[in-house]
Amino acid sequence: MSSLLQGVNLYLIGIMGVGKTTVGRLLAKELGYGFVDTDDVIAQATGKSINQIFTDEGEAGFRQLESDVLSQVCAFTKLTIATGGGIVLRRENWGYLHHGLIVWLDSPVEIIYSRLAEDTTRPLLQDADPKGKLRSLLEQRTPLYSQADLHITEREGDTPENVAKRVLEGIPGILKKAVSN
Ligand SMILES: Nc1ncnc2c1ncn2[C@@H]1O[C@H](COP(=O)(O)OP(=O)(O)OP(=O)(O)O)[C@@H](O)[C@H]1O
Ligand SMILES: O=C(O)C1=C[C@@H](O)[C@@H](O)[C@H](O)C1
Ligand SMILES: [Mg+2]
Repeated sequence: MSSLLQGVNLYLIGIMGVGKTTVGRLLAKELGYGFVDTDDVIAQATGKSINQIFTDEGEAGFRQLESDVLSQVCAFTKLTIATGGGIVLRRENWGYLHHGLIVWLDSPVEIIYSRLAEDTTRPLLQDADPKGKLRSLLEQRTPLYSQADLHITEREGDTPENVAKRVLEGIPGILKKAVSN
């Protein structure tokens, strides 16, 4: 598979909690690729948590840092990149994402909510109605996530390993499409 990809980066997009970081690590290992998580790079570079950045600089400040990191990461090859859930919001980010193959990891809101119910690290979910917030974010972003090259929907009982396997199985099909376009 890695010879088929020829070093082209894989970008994982999707709503928070869908498994971009978890599945991204597995994919990198399987492909012999490096792994980058844009949220982690931002936290390391600023020395602050994502929550703290949202508090200090607002969502707009965070989005600028996110675009800066993405613009730098896309200069490298042989990477699997787990992005933040909102990376799709800025038009300029799509220019960077399209340097590689874009995979949308998708999952029902109920599953995501059950995973993140106790989580306090996602500032956008610190809401009186976190499930409603997730639903509205997903509704608002679905037209954007849909621009990915590959759409993988988590099935009942799918482990992160299963999801990674289905991503790998989907890659030859999208490479073929890219060549014939
Ligand atoms: N297929 C899965 N089955 C069970 N648990 C999962 C699965 N995928 C991810 N998880 C768990 O869900 C939680 C959220 O996953 P993860 O942090 O990878 O999501 P994310 O998409 O990177 O979120 P964010 O956009 O906020 O960074 C983690 O605790 C992870 O272990
Ligand atoms: O969906 C979002 O907008 C976010 C998702 C996380 O990955 C972080 O990037 C941050 O919490 C914002
Ligand atoms: Mg993540």
